[in-house]
Amino acid sequence: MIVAEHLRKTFPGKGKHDAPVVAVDDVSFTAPDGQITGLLGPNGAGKTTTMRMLYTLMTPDSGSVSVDGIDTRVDPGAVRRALGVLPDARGVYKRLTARENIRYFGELHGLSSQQMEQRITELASTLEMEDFLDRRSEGFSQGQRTKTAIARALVHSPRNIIFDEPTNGLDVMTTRGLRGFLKQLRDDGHCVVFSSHIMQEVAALCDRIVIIAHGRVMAEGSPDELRELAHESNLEDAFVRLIGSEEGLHA
Ligand SMILES: Nc1ncnc2c1ncn2[C@@H]1O[C@H](COP(=O)(O)OP(=O)(O)OP(=O)(O)O)[C@@H](O)[C@H]1O
Repeated sequence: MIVAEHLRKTFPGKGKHDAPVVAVDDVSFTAPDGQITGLLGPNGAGKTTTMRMLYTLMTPDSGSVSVDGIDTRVDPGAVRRALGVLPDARGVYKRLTARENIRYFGELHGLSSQQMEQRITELASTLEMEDFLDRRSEGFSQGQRTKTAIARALVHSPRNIIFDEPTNGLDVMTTRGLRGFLKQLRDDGHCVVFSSHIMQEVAALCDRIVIIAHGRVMAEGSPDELRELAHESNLEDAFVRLIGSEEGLHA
């Protein structure tokens, strides 16, 4: 389970007279185990910055994050071990094959060769990676890179999963496969958090939705709760009403 409490993050203005950018402003939410939690918001809403604080890449100016009850400030190493992360920059090593990319992360997590090969076989089959698993990743398509980065993130079977815009740039079939995969992880009891600016995506997948705009949580709840909150029977209309605009929320 991941709990974010009152997160705030500002960045200094780049120019001499530029005001600081408030990227995340008092963001709180809980992502329970066995559920898919979606962070939905338009470009620049603060989703990536929030996620970076969840997975310890950035330190909040204030507020806190805990993963399975461990505070990121107290034991960031334990938090990282409990997390599988697909960052916004996928960061796949070009000189390595997909298999070597996954193996490298497995080694960093201290898996034995036998555990690792078994896990790579499982992940490659689930994510349909067999035909490019042993190719050098230089020249991979966006989908192949994303799949490699996902497999790498999950090699140590983490309980909590954070995916930043996982379906960005993926074709329809790959997106369908990935949705099925996220549901399977949820059904196996994992805590799954992902971000998206696409309403339909979040509506199709999420048990809980956190709507973020201008660095703030505008609403949080199950799809039914959000419909009720906005007094709308259609989830898309509810999103638009809760966010105050439909700008930037479509594919
Ligand atoms: N390192 C940084 N330095 C300065 N400003 C930043 C930095 N990172 C993010 N920001 C600013 O913080 C705000 C939130 O950005 P963030 O990337 O978190 O949004 P997002 O919701 O993930 O957007 P997108 O959907 O476009 O990826 C934006 O105004 C962005 O320009």
